[in-house]
Amino acid sequence: MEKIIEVKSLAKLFGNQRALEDVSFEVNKGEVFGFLGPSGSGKTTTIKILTAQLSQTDGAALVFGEPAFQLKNPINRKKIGIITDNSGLYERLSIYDNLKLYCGLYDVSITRIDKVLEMVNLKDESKKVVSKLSRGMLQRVTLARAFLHKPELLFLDEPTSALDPVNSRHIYRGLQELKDNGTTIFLTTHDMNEAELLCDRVAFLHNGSIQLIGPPKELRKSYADNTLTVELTDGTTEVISKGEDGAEKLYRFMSENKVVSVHTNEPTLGDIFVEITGRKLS
Ligand SMILES: Nc1ncnc2c1ncn2[C@@H]1O[C@H](COP(=O)(O)OP(=O)(O)OP(=O)(O)O)[C@@H](O)[C@H]1O
Repeated sequence: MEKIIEVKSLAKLFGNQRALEDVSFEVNKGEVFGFLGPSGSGKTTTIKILTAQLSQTDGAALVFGEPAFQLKNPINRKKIGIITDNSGLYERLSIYDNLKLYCGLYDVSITRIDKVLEMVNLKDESKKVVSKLSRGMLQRVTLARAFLHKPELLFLDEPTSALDPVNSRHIYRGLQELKDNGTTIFLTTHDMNEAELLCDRVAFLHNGSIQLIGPPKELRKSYADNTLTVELTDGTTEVISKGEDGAEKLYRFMSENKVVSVHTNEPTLGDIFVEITGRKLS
């Protein structure tokens, strides 16, 4: 499988403060990779190193097989898209004119503008001036800008943090479309449902290194306990083991026609996060 990102023993110090200690992971071509961790755990720092906005103190960060700083080269830079809190938009221009400007920079036909505006649910607002936009609209314009040139690799730092659920879903569809067309996506989010929905694999970052990595479904399975919860017709629930003992109980409930539903007790990604980090998402 082609590796788009390879990070080996990455470390970053800001003065004497350690932001990253020993971070290693790989991202395969075409996957959506979720980079999860508590506030201040180093997610944005990692994105900045991977996009040549910061240099590491130690370790290696390869993008497209080359050291990440090669992305300073404009030809390489065109292969990526970045969404961070720094919007890079021209405040006095309209949404449409901002995108038109970027079409020029990326050598993209302006016919693509309507398509990306549709992907971010802004088709009817294209004449609005950027300085007058709400935070959520601004976030969507930034996404539209990153979608314009169909990048090979897209970095999304909390892409839906300012969006309502309807617009978030719109964006998810847009991301799926990009993924279907071969874009690799590196995503940070505090929204575990979003991570579960979008990501092929997630990594949990804590204390400066990766604590756990894998597909959400597999991680949840591996953290599941050996029990089932049975909901009964009298409104109560019973937690039973998956073994013989539980089977006998379940058989009894079923033969007495008392079972409403049976659930496995798999943790959510949020539960796993709390277990790994010993703290809640913020
Ligand atoms: N330019 C900087 N100078 C000094 N310290 C910094 C700088 N940028 C980040 N840090 C520190 O590095 C650590 C990691 O920050 P980073 O922004 O990467 O975290 P994060 O995981 O993206 O957090 P959040 O989820 O809140 O966005 C923090 O302790 C932060 O204070």
